[in-house]
Amino acid sequence: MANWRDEVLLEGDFSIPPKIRILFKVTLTPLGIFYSQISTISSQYEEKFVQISDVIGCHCGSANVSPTPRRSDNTASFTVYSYPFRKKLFSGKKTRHRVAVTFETDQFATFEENHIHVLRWKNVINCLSRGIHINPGDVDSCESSPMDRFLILVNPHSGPGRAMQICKGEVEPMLEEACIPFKIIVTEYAGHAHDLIQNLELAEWGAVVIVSGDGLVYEVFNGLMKRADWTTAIKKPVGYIPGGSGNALGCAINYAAGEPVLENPVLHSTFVLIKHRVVPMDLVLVQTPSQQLYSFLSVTWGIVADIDYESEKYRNLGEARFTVGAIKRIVNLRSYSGRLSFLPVAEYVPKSETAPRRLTKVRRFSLRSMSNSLGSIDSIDSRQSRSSSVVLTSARSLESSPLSSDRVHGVSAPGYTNGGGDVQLTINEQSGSDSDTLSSPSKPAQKHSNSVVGGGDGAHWTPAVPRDTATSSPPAAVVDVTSTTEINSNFTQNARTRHSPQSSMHGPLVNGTTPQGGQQQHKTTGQSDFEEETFYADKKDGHAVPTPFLPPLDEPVPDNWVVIEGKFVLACAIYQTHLGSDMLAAPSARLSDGIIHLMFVREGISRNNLFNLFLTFSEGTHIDSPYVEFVPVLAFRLEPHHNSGNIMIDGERLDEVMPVQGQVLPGLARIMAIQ
Ligand SMILES: Nc1ncnc2c1ncn2[C@@H]1O[C@H](COP(=O)(O)OP(=O)(O)OP(=O)(O)O)[C@@H](O)[C@H]1O
Repeated sequence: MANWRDEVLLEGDFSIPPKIRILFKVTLTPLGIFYSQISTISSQYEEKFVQISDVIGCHCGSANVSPTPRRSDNTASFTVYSYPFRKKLFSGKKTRHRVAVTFETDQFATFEENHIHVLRWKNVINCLSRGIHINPGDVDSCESSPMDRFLILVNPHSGPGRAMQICKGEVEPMLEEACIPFKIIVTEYAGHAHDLIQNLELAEWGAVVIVSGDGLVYEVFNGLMKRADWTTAIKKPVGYIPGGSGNALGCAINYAAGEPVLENPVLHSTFVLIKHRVVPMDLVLVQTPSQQLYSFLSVTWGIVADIDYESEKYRNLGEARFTVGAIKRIVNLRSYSGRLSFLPVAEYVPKSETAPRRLTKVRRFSLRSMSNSLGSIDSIDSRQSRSSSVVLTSARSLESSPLSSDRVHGVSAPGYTNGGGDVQLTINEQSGSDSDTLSSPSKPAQKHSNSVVGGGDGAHWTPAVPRDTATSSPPAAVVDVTSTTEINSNFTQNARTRHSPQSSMHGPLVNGTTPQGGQQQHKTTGQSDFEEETFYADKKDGHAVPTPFLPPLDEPVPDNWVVIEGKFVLACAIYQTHLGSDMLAAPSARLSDGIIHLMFVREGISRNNLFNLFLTFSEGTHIDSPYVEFVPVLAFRLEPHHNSGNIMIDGERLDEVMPVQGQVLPGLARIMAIQ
């Protein structure tokens, strides 16, 4: 029997074809549909259960299109479509499979009366399956409103060329079961989705859904960001069904939802698409000397980029192309010299350093709309000649480090070990807001942490500004609490209040202007073991996206960045968990953690160790390897010394190897996902 602690919404007797002479007692609660055969003798029948969280939709049968056989001509029916997990017989792996159960009744004299009866069930089930809470008193008034139309973009040439087949054969039938209207547009040329999105009447569509590889996702996000109304356009929910060869975003979405990544990815992605919530997702603004673009996945250099690009010719192998490419590249192992610079979230602890460190600093970045901004920001902004404003809040926490996992809005995220010590970084997620935050304790603050680590190796790339000039340049958007006096000349009236006595957790504000024209607001508090710095930037339609962390590419990075000079086997800036279905590259990444997960391997790893490292990518245990450095950062810069190899942005190759830098835009985009 149903758990009577659940609210009973509807109850009735139905038959379940093909056993049309047997009656079942059916009970609907917010949890699901419980049904068991009505016993005419004393024997007990097993109760069956359709869980609402597995249900994607419910349809009523019409008079002519009811299942056969039917109990009578007056019979009306409803069919529930659900996708529960089932263990595979041999592998034991759990995957979803389709179950359609039809309930029919002829308890009333006419078909019309029976139809009205089943319509009630259909409406309540559809509302529940869409996450709408229904009280017993609402059952009669409950009506499932029509869903907004999805615009589905299909790239017929992605991956092995099966995207259209996938869309027609697997996605369409499930959308129809879920009563979701849609229109399919097949892209006709590279760049078509980008052009289309730039001019699309977005209000006509509930969501833009991509059936393709990661290339079309890149086109859609960049198309949205090129619009004059980009702050609203980028909030259009974007859904994704894997149709290419990489499909990293699909893996990340399914992984975040707790759905299988490898098994039947199209079915699981379509299930997530239908049951989705609109979830914020980080983008990264990437700059090269000639362009600025928006990346949702990664910037890769070294062996990971080489494999991605060089395995293009095996694209008809699907995802297996990466395995073939990896073996080839490991045999012909190359390393690349260059300079990797980054603004770490916490203080950078090199992997070679094994001694534990105390954590003292956390940097966070938050983007918000002007309408959500504090009043003070408007006044700050009015003093600015630039379109973007940046506000820094630095608050000392009373907690002592290291921190364990934290919870914000009921979402917990795993800890994160930075370097060789016992340093824990905790990621907080704030779904649905414009601002996404993270926090991490770090080692004691260094006033000038811009350190060149490792030795030069005969660099051929000549930066516009020599290194020694770079190290003496002032900090940009991030200012250590201890070093604020360095930029006092830029401070406004409020700055002078920062030495006021403090009696509460949040101290006085210190507002300032960064060398890039952004602004800083500085809060300090009493005694603590670590401090938090939060940077706010405001986004405005018709204005450029704020880039408070990025100095011009031909200028040195600020003093509080870390600079590593040397030879690398790989360097990847990653913002999603996966770079491919068998590459759990950044296991601790979250869709909107506000972090760029910077991974690099320096020269010196043997082919054997590198091969073993690649084997551990699928489980994400490579992060424990002594060869892999993993650093959470807010911004990075990559300056290759030679023009050889490849730089890939979201799986697309840059025309040539050149300096690249990027900054996280926390939670800027909206993705259809389940968290
Ligand atoms: N009709 C088309 N003809 C040719 N190219 C297209 C067409 N539509 C889209 N493209 C381009 O195809 C490129 C590759 O597409 P996509 O990324 O979807 O597939 P993939 O490369 O197989 O997948 P992945 O990026 O996951 O490896 C994209 O850069 C996209 O711009």
